[in-house]
Amino acid sequence: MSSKVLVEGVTKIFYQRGRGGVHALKDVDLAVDPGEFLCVAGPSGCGKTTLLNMIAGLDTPDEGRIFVGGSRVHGPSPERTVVFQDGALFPWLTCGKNVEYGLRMRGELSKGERKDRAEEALASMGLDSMAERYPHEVSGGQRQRVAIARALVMEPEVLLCDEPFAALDALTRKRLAVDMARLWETTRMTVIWVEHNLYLPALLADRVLLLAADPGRVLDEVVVRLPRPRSPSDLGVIKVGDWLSDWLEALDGVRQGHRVSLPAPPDGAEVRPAPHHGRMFH
Ligand SMILES: Nc1ncnc2c1ncn2[C@@H]1O[C@H](COP(=O)(O)OP(=O)(O)OP(=O)(O)O)[C@@H](O)[C@H]1O
Repeated sequence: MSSKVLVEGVTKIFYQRGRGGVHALKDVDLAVDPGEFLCVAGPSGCGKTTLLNMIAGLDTPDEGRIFVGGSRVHGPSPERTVVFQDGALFPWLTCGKNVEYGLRMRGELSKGERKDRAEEALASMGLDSMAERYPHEVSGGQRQRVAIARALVMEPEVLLCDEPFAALDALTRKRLAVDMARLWETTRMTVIWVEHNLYLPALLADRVLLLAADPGRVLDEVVVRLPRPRSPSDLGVIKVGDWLSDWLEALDGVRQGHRVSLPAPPDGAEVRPAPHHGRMFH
């Protein structure tokens, strides 16, 4: 449940009528260690979802290669499950059957074993009594918990998350993030998590990759060295979250061609320039 992810020289161009080619990503290199929690952040349109989709195998690079657990990614696999913003649950299946679905497709377990595994995964997300309910019978936050349980039950090599809490209210988002942090601390799975809200990486991540747009590329990375377990009320988490948010605003300046300067990182965060592209800050 924790494999290395390698992205080597990946470029993706989308051709749009009347606009020519858009470099969603240009020459992106990335290595994620087994058991690392990586957040990918950056302004709108910098290629975060494109990168995640290509690691998931839902899209293919025009150039470059991607490996997960030493195997080249050629298409989707249950070893690389994605949790989307809207959960994408099947509305005609109960929450329990939604969680069981991937196991059923895999066809390795008996009906009873599948049910037990699904109940375990739901319990790990605090949903012990929800198995018989349909998605429309639970709250938005509970639906996202089911979506995460559905991904976890597959014991993927890497868990891929595309802003899974973005549609939730602030309080629910915070609760889910705290539970996710606890869960990750016990499982230490490899996670790649695309995020806009930069307080979540301060709470969750070992490292934050900062992308810029036009062309989508890695600008810098930030190693988050805050001790665990972390809490949203920790001063260190708040300071790193504030500083990352300032950074994201500054990246919009980069996109518009301005040079920007940033305050030095607070304790608990360390900036590492991206190896190939140089920094645009000074
Ligand atoms: N299927 C597509 N066809 C054409 N252009 C696309 C397609 N998907 C993405 N793009 C373009 O590629 C660029 C990167 O898009 P992507 O969705 O990966 O960015 P993002 O960082 O995830 O943005 P956001 O934060 O707004 O979700 C954007 O300019 C987008 O318009």
